Amino acid sequence: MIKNGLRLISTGLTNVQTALRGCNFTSAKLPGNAMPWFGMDIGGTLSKLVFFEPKDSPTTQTEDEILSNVTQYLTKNSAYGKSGHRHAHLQMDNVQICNRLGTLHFIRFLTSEMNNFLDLSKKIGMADNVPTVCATGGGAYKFEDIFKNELNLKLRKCDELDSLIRGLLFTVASNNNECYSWPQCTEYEQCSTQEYTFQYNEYPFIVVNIGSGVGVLAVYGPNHYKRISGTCIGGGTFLALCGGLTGCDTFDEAIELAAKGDNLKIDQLVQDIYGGDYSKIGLPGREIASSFGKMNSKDKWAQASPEDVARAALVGVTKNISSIVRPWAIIEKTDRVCFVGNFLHVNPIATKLLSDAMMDYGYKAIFLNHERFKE
Ligand SMILES: Nc1ncnc2c1ncn2[C@@H]1O[C@H](COP(=O)(O)OP(=O)(O)O)[C@@H](O)[C@H]1O
Ligand SMILES: CC(C)(COP(=O)(O)O)[C@@H](O)C(=O)NCCC(=O)O
Repeated sequence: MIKNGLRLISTGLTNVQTALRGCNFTSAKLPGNAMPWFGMDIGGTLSKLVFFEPKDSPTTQTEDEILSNVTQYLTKNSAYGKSGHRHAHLQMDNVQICNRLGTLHFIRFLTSEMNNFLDLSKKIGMADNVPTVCATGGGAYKFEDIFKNELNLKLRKCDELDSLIRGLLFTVASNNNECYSWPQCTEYEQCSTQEYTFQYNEYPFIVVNIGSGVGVLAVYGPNHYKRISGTCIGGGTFLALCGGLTGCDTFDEAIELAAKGDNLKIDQLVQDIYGGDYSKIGLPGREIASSFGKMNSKDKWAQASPEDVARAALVGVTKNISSIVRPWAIIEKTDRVCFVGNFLHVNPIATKLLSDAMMDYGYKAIFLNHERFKE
């Protein structure tokens, strides 16, 4: 999500704001029409909360009072507990939703800390002001009863993949300069990303959502898509492997370690097996033959640095995703693959690897600025 400003999409962004957009609001369908409007994306790892703050004139004094309370509370980072964070730089101003003009605020916290969020929401009497919250992600189902029983808050559930596609199209259409890509260059540290004009209204294209797990979708039109593939080796896998193998505690720490590491000390290359290239089938010697393949003894683990291990975990998860995606670009006859999800947050190593893997086969890897933000 993620340097000059997503699930959130973080990430996230895409799902985050889609919890608002994804419900396909018409004025008539708005939850009580009353402000404020919230949307949640409760994922396997992260919960994303989006809050629409209207900036046009409030219609009633009550709305004005509620809004000022909620805004004061929600725009303070300290309000979300240890894992919570408001992405001030992801904020989208002058957004029009259902004839109201305002600002979208983006907040996230660990889904595993949902109890803290429920406690806080109880404390501020969230349900007194907001009877219904639009919610997407698996947690909209899993936590539905808890929200109802503990907060008296109704979750209006929206499908996460519908929301993802709507949110993606909305974000790209609303923000000029939203998309970027990597140029052809060897190392990510030695080149910079470039703005990319994504013709999002030309179909088909592929969307790869890298969250806890990974979903691959083919998009045929604004309201027409299909989930074509997926893998259980995703962002959650990277986070868990890094935590277990290096002792790091957060995603940002894992990424920092990986940035200093060298996966070639951990992975087994084709040349480690062949002594050079495997020319007959066109496999270069520098290609990874086996992720973590060098780590086949206790001694080797004892000597491995956390940085190298973190880098190998990041490279292994990312390369596996690109291997799954590539055949689908051929099947769906498109050369454009848009990668989203919070795994890409502060993660130039992964975006560059994905881009190289797509470029090798003549495909374009497209990313969203909202998905790479670093404050
Ligand atoms: N602050 C963070 N805390 C935990 N995971 C993070 C964080 N930032 C990025 N991530 C990565 O993003 C993944 C979750 O991505 P996301 O798109 O939010 O999926 P989900 O909806 O399944 O939670 C995590 O598994 C992790 O790899
Ligand atoms: C189950 C999910 C849709 C949940 O979405 P997430 O919270 O990971 O964003 C996703 O993790 C997924 O598609 N997993 C891969 C399952 C598979 O195809 O193997």
